[in-house]
Amino acid sequence: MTEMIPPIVVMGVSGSGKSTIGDLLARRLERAFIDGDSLHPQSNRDKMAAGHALDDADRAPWLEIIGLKLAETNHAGSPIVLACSALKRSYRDLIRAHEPSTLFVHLSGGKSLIGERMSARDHEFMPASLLASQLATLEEPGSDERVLTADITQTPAQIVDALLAALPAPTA
Ligand SMILES: Nc1ncnc2c1ncn2[C@@H]1O[C@H](COP(=O)(O)OP(=O)(O)O)[C@@H](O)[C@H]1O
Ligand SMILES: O=C(O)[C@H](O)[C@@H](O)[C@H](O)[C@H](O)COP(=O)(O)O
Repeated sequence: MTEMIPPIVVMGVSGSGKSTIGDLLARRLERAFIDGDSLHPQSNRDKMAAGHALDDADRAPWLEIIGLKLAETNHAGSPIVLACSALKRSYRDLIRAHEPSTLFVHLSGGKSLIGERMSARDHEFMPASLLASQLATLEEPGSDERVLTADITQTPAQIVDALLAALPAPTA
């Protein structure tokens, strides 16, 4: 049986580059890309737009949809790349409960660089003021998790080249 590169979740705080890197990585892998932002219920979008951080209860149904998407596409033989903040280990556990093979790519960087990038972009609902709570909520993936870490000071092309070199090679 052919072993494929697993489903990939590009994770990290808001502004770390999930949409940018996820889209580029998916194109290089010739896979579909889904931005988890598009799966938030309207109530979550409204809450963030009003400057309030989401809590566990707000995120639970969203993570459920994300886990199901990863599992369903993988079982259909078309694993995807998906962008999702996945800030806490319990959130990643919930995703893994649906799709245990999920590989996380953590976009890691400092507050000032991410803050600058957030301030320079337009976002449908996410204000830069929520960066502090995103960083406070982040639980960095442990060495026991299936994860690759990327340094966001590099260009998107450099990041994706390094990720492609580090991905498990498909076997026949
Ligand atoms: N590695 C990078 N180098 C320079 N700019 C980047 C990089 N990654 C993302 N950006 C820019 O930073 C901003 C935030 O990136 P985005 O992909 O929207 O992050 P997220 O989806 O995690 O919120 C965007 O304007 C994007 O173009
Ligand atoms: O769990 C959360 O608090 C949100 O998912 C958050 O982490 C996410 O960042 C927003 O959806 C904004 O979207 P961007 O990550 O694209 O800024």
